[in-house]
Amino acid sequence: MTTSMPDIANHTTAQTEGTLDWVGMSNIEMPMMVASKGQTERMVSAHVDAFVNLKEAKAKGIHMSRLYLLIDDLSTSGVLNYDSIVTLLDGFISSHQDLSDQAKVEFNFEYHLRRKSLISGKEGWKSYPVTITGSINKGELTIELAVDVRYSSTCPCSAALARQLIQQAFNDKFSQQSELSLTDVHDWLGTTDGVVATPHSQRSVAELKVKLNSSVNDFPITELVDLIEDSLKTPVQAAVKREDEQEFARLNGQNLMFCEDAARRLQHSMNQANHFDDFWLRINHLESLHAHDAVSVTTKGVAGGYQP
Ligand SMILES: Nc1nc2c(ncn2[C@@H]2O[C@H](COP(=O)(O)OP(=O)(O)OP(=O)(O)O)[C@@H](O)[C@H]2O)c(=O)[nH]1
Repeated sequence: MTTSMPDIANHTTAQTEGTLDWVGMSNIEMPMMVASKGQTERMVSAHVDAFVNLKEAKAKGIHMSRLYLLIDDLSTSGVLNYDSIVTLLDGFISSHQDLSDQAKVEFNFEYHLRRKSLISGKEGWKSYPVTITGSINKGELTIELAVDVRYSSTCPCSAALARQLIQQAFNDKFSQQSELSLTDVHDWLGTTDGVVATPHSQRSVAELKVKLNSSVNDFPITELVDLIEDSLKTPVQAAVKREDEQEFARLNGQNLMFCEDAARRLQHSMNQANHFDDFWLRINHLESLHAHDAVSVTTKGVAGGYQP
């Protein structure tokens, strides 16, 4: 004879009645096969959040195991893409008939891409934090893709101030000489006295989020990474030989930017691309001059869309 187990969620009522906006699980660790446009399907180690609302004020609680098992099924037998997220969200709601009519899910993982060195022809792995979210909220489906890209930014103000010091040092060194020797100047420029000051630069992070639609089933992760790196020009590097480091120094010098410059560059590229229903971006310059960060935020500006 089997003993039936108590089923609190089904057979008891709430101690205190009330509806809840979101109930679920956070930080579920699961491998996921990810479909990313232009890449072979790849297993990632994901952290998943899964939620439904609780619209029945008297119900004790939701059925967490049902959400978990639906995600587990996707992990073991499915592929994470636009359609499978829609199916998952539908499953969250249909498994909670009478309890829920809203659902959301979030997948966080690191996605690795091979990136080429600037000059040397080498290549190496770079890891990009990716967040994919899906929700059905008041009947409206939203699927979003967000990616962070790290890059280097050199301060244009600091560069101008450094140039002024270099000019002053040049005057101090050569203004008394009646004739200037090209070789002397060339050699002097190659010393630390010749470049008496260097502008500060910083590790920076561009966060970009886009709203997807059903025309794109595989996530455009590589496209977004390429777009950000091509716009900003100074992404952090993987494999670096000296010739790559020198080119990185040149690119930094030729792409001086405040956080406003970086945001406008990316905004411009996203407006040119123009095939995302909406975008939101935040630029973070993790200042080396200050202990705080310089930040700028903007969106596509769609009515009723992302708010800054
Ligand atoms: N709702 C809810 N469940 C919780 C919580 N913390 C742990 N659980 C447990 O999650 C487990 C799964 O709940 P259910 O999905 O209702 O499990 P079940 O009754 O075996 O599954 P069904 O037969 O599909 O309803 C239960 O053992 C709960 O005790 C919580 O804060 N809220």
